[in-house]
Amino acid sequence: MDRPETPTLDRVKVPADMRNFSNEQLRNLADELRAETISTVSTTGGHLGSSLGVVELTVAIHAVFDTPNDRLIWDVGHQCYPHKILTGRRDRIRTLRQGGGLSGFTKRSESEYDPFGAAHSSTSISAGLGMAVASDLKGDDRHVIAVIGDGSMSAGMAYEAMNNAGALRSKLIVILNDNDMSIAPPVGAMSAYLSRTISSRPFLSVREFMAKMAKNFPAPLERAARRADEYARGLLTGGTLFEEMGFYYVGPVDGHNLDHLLPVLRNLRDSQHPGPFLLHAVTTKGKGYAPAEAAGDKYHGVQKFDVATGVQQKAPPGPPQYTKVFAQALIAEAEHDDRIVAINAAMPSGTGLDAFAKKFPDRCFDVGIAEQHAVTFAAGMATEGMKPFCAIYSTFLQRGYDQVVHDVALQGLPVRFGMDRAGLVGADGATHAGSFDIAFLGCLPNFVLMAASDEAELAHMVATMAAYDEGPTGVRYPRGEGFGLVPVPTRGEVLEIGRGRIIREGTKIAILSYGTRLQECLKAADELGNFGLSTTVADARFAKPLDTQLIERLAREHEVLITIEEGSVNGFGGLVMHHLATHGLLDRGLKLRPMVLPDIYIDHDNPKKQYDVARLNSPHIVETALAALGQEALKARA
Ligand SMILES: Cc1ncc(C[n+]2csc(CCOP(=O)(O)OP(=O)(O)O)c2C)c(N)n1
Ligand SMILES: CC(=O)[C@@H](O)[C@H](O)COP(=O)(O)O
Ligand SMILES: [Mg+2]
Repeated sequence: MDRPETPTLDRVKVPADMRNFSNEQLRNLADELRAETISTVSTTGGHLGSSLGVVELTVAIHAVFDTPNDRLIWDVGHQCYPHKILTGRRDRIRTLRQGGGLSGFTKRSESEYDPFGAAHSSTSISAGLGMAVASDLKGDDRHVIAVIGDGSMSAGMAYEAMNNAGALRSKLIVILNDNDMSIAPPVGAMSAYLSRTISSRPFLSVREFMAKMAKNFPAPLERAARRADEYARGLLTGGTLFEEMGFYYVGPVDGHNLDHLLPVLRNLRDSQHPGPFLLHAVTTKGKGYAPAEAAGDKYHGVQKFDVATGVQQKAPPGPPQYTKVFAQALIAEAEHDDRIVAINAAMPSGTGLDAFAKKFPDRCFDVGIAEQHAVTFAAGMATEGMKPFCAIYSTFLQRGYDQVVHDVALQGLPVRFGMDRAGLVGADGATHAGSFDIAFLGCLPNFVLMAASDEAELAHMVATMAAYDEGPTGVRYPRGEGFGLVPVPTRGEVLEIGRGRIIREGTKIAILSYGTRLQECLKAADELGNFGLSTTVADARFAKPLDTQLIERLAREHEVLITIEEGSVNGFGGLVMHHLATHGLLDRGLKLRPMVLPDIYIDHDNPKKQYDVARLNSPHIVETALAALGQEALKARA
C-alpha cells in the first residue's frame, strides 16, 4: 500500500473531510488513527483496548453517515478516543481524563459529535431510539446509529430498548461490536449465543438468493419468502433473537475490514427497509497493538505505558488498595462460613472478587453488566440462608436501586453491599463518582450502613457484615490506596452495630467524620489547636443506625459540631441534623455545620484536586470551624 506524503490523518479535521476518500485512503486513515490512539493513551492512560477495537468502525461510520446530523452514540463511551480524534478534538486528545481536559467518555457539552453522554453501559439503544422517534416526529431526516458492545448487551436495559424499537420501527441502526470481551471475558447465555454466530460467504449468497426470490413472488408468497429469508439468516447466523425482536439482522461482518464494512453501512444507510437494523460486527479488543491483544484484559484500562514494550508505569509500592483489603477480608470470612457467597456485575477485577473466585469458584458469581439482577439474585440467595456479598461500585449500584429497596430492604433480607469507589474517583469523572449512596440508602429503614475511615476499619466492617444476619448492610470505601497508618488484620473484628469512636478529645469544636475524610479532620484539628481551639475528632463508623449517644454528647459538650462525608447533601450530615433537630438539640444555639459534596457534578481530575473543588480537605474544615466561631480573622493572622 503506498503511503501518502502528507499523513491522511492530518487532512481530517472533521469527518466531512474524509467523505470523498477512496477505500485505500480510508484504510490509511484507520492505520494512522490506530497509531495516534496508541501514542495518545501511552501518555494519558485510559481505555485503550476498546478504543483500538473500533478504529475501523469509527472510520467507516463517519465516512458513510453524515455526522453530526446523523447521530452516533457510543455505548459505555469508553471506546470513543478514535471518535474524538476524528471529530475536531485531536489537538486536545492528550488532555484526556486530566483536570480541565477531555473526558474519557462521550460528553454532550464537549462536542456536537457527542449527541449523548455515556459511561454507564447499555443506554445507547434507548437514547438512540429516543432520538430516532423525535426526529420522525419533527420530520427531520437523519440516521441514528448506536454502537453497543457484547458486554453491554448483557444488561437488561438493552433488551427493554430493543423490545420497544422492534415495535416502533424507527430508523435506528444498532451496531453490535462483538469482541467477545467485557472487562473480563464475557459471561452469560447471550455471550454464548453471539459466539455461535458465524460469518461465511455461503451464508450471504443464500441470503441474497432468498431476497431475490422474494421479490419475484406475488405478495402473500413474498411475505412467506421474506420470513424464509429471515429464518435463513437466523438459522445460519444466530440472528434469530434479534430478528424476533423486530430487527433486521445483518452479519456477522468483519469489523476490521473496511472493504466489508463500507458497503454494508452504505446499504443500511440507503435501505428502503423501515428498520430497525442490527449490524453484528466481529472485532478484536486491543486490535493492532500486540501487547493489548496478548493481554488477558486486552488493556481494557491502562496506566501510561512504553509504546515499544507495552510495559505500563506502575505506582510505587504503597498502602494496600481498599479493593484488595475488601476481598482479602471477605475471603477470610468465607473460609470460616460456607454460607458466604460473592456477586459482582461484570467487574471481577475492579471489585477484587477475582481473588475470591480463585479461592471459592463455586461461591462467586459474575452476572454480567446486570446490577438489577445482581441485587435480586442476592436477595433470592439470602432467602435460602446464604450470606450474599454484592460487590458493586457505588455509582453502578444506582442501576439496581429499586431492587435494593423493593427486594432487599423492604423484606429485611440480609444482603451485604460492598460499595467500592465511594466518593470522588478521579480520572473517570462525574459519571463514576460514588456521591449518592449515603443519601439513597440512608433513607431506607432496615439498613445498617457503614463507611470505612481506613483500610483496617474496612476489614472490621466486612467481619461485622458477615456476622450480622438481621437485615441488609452496606459498607462504602473509596477508590485507591489506604493510609498505611495501621496494620490491616487478615480477618477483621466484629464492631458493635451503631457505635462510633472518639479519636481525640477536645472541648470547643467537634468534628464527626463518616468515611475517609477522617485524616483531613485530624490535620484540621491540629491546625485549629494552633489557634488555641481545642477540637474533638470522632469517627462515626455508622450512618445507620446513628450512634445517637455519641452525637448527643458532642452536641451538648461543644460550641461547634461539624459533620463531614464524601457524599452529597441529605446523607450522613442530614441524618445527624434530623436527629439533633427532632430531639431539641439545636434549640440551644449549637453551631452545626454539615460538610458535604457540593451540589454540582465534579469533573475528572486527580482526587486531591477534586476534593479541593468540593472543599472537603483540611483547610476547608478549618475555615468552616473558624467561620462558625466568627474567628475567620485567626486564619488571616496565621
Ligand atoms: C452499568 C455499568 N456497569 C458496569 C460498568 C463497567 N464497565 C465499563 S466497560 C465494561 C465492559 C463493556 O464491555 P463491552 O460493552 O463489550 O465493551 P468493550 O470494552 O468490549 O468494547 C464494564 C462492565 C459500566 N460502565 N456501567
Ligand atoms: C469504563 C468503565 O466504566 C470501567 O472501566 C471503569 O472505568 C472502571 O473504573 P476503575 O478504574 O475505578 O476500576
Ligand atoms: Mg466487548
